[in-house]
Amino acid sequence: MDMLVIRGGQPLRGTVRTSGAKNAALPIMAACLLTDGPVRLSEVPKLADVDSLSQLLRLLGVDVEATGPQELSLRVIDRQHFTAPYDLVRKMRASICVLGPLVARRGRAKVSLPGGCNIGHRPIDLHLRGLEALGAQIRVEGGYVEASARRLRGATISLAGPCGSTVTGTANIMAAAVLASGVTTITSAALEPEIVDLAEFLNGLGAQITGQGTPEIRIEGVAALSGGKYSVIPDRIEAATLMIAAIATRGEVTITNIQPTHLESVIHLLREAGADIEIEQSGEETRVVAAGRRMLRPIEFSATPYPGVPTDLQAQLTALLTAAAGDSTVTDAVFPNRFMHVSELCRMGARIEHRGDGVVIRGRNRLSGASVMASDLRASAALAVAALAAEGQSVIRRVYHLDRGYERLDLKLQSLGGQVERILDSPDSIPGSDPTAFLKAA
Ligand SMILES: CC(=O)N[C@H]1[C@@H](OP(=O)(O)OP(=O)(O)OC[C@H]2O[C@@H](n3ccc(=O)[nH]c3=O)[C@H](O)[C@@H]2O)O[C@H](CO)[C@@H](O)[C@@H]1O
Ligand SMILES: C=C(OP(=O)(O)O)C(=O)O
Repeated sequence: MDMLVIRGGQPLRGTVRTSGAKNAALPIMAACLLTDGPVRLSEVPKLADVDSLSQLLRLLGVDVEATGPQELSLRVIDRQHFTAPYDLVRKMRASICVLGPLVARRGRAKVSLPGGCNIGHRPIDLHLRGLEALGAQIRVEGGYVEASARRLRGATISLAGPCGSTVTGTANIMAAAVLASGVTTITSAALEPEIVDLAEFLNGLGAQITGQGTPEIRIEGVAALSGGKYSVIPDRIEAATLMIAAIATRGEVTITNIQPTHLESVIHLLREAGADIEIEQSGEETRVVAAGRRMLRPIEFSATPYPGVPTDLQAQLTALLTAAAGDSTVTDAVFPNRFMHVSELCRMGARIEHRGDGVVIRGRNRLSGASVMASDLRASAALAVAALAAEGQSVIRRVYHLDRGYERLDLKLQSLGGQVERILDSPDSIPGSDPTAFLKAA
């Protein structure tokens, strides 16, 4: 198990390119089950989650091949299988996205209840209700969802949940409805750019989807989809994490392959806190320059569904605000208990208190390096941000969480001058932390 050793205090400087979006690439890969035609995807990030989903798709009869550094070619070669086993599905949430396409195309699916980040209660009731409305028979038994249908039929489906819509639920129902007979209308659909990307991808294969990016998506069912080519959108969460790291270290970083319109609420929030964010256009290329030139102002925010500040950035922003000139307040309306990073940030000297539904971050604090443990994907990114800004050395364990969703963040940070080293999880290999060093020195 790898770990990161980070020596903080070095302002990040330079230019870095964002990879393709994990949360767009994964449902798009799953949707390839809907067609027999070959699909070629570019800007697919190299991530543990992409590997896990590739393995799952292979089990389901898809030939998945890397055709370039960020390119995958996918083609269904065997349509007999319909089981997504626990061992693969437990590793990531997005594996539930095979459920809709399997029932729609193969008439049958048996999918283990999904895993993913441990960030609070993550039911899939809305996915199941949506598929039932499309005519699927559903039962949940022994930790598996079993679904069957001769042919799905269009329906009007509300995906309103207690905390807004559901992102992977919208992806699942939209993908399933593409091959249903008649028209499906999804109300209270998720607005996230990753949903728009999935819809654009499916339309490129011949689907008839309109309204993506609005709360009402209309899908006119078609008999079959073709193959095609598609390029995945840039990862807005990775881009913003890099911006936050630049600001936290009082550096200046230019980010390329970025879609600033996907980050409006975040850019607004960072500017409100006093960070300098410039959006530059040079010909076809958009670049964002993020810099931290002064002490940040404290702010108050709540993570909410798109176009709000994403819950997937809440932890990184919490880490950033430990250095603000006063107390900031943070709540998370999407996953109200997503604060596992707080106790680890406190090991680094952060003063964060749970209050009411959220946390209060006591500012004016220079963090100090410490040994910490990543509990989930974005918590590990928050710890990396904190370690880069802290005085001294930090060791972040369990970075396999980070590798699920960031394409070699350690190398990207190194390229910006960050003192980041990836080493194997052995106490002897941590510089300065060999527990027997005193014996060797004697
Ligand atoms: C692979 C992927 O794209 N993951 C993202 C996706 O997760 P994911 O799609 O799992 O998150 P959802 O949008 O489904 O969850 C949003 C809220 O709805 C609730 N809910 C969800 C489904 C359901 O059937 N019933 C229900 O009540 C959840 O408990 C949560 O409170 O969106 C989250 C919210 O932006 C992000 O943090 C994840 O990174
Ligand atoms: C929570 C996340 O991923 P997943 O939904 O796959 O757990 C995330 O990307 O921050």
